[in-house]
Amino acid sequence: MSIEPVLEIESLTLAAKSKDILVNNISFSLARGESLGLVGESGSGKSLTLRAILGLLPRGVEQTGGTVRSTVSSAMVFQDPRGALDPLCPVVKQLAEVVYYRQQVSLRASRTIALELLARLGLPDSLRKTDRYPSQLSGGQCQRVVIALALACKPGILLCDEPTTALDVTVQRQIIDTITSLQRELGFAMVFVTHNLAIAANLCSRLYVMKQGQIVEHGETLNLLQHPADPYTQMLIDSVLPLPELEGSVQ
Ligand SMILES: Nc1ncnc2c1ncn2[C@@H]1O[C@H](COP(=O)(O)OP(=O)(O)OP(=O)(O)O)[C@@H](O)[C@H]1O
Repeated sequence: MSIEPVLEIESLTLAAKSKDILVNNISFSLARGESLGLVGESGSGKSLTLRAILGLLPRGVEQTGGTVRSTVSSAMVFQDPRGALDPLCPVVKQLAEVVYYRQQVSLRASRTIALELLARLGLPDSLRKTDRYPSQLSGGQCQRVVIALALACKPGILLCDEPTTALDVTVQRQIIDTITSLQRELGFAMVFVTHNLAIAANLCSRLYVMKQGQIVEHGETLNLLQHPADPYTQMLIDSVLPLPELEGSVQ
């Protein structure tokens, strides 16, 4: 992997209009093609960090310090796939529109590219041939469409905000495998936000642990999980429920 950074965040601070600090002085960089995980409890500032990278902070939050520098474009896969889709527009049309505007191709070509993208994401022919609305798709299928929407922007960085949290474990696994193979094929870098340390360990070469808006620890994934230095990281690891001993448990 090249060490050329595509993203550099330095001393980023985000605050609410009430002046409460929500993300406090965080720094990290991301190399081309690299996957970096942001883990930590709910409300620790992971999603806001992604939104700052995207340049799309929610109303009521502003950047009060630091810099976000990127040499490539970013696209985001949101946590709630249904909420990220327009319920009144067929999915193929939604995707074709993004292709049309972002790739600057003809209307006809945009539909062809949209259909190819959906095929690449493993969506069945029936869905691609008949224009279906988001309500006619399963949660996993909606998430695949949302990933296709992000990839239609040809991003250098894919920002993933817990993209599998709302899905059952088998679909979670399929989506993670799809993202991994697309990353290998297309070479985008990734910032992956998750509560799930197993997913982070499988996907990311480095982890940043966030607590109350700050980075408490970071490091190479396996090393950090095997030798956590901060008690908070240890607590996150301890809170993963182990599978009970299965061998010999059947009476
Ligand atoms: N628009 C907003 N206005 C004010 N405060 C906000 C706004 N959006 C988020 N916050 C606050 O910022 C903090 C960080 O939120 P953020 O969504 O980044 O957390 P998170 O780590 O992604 O949590 P989760 O894992 O539950 O999604 C929280 O305390 C949240 O209440």
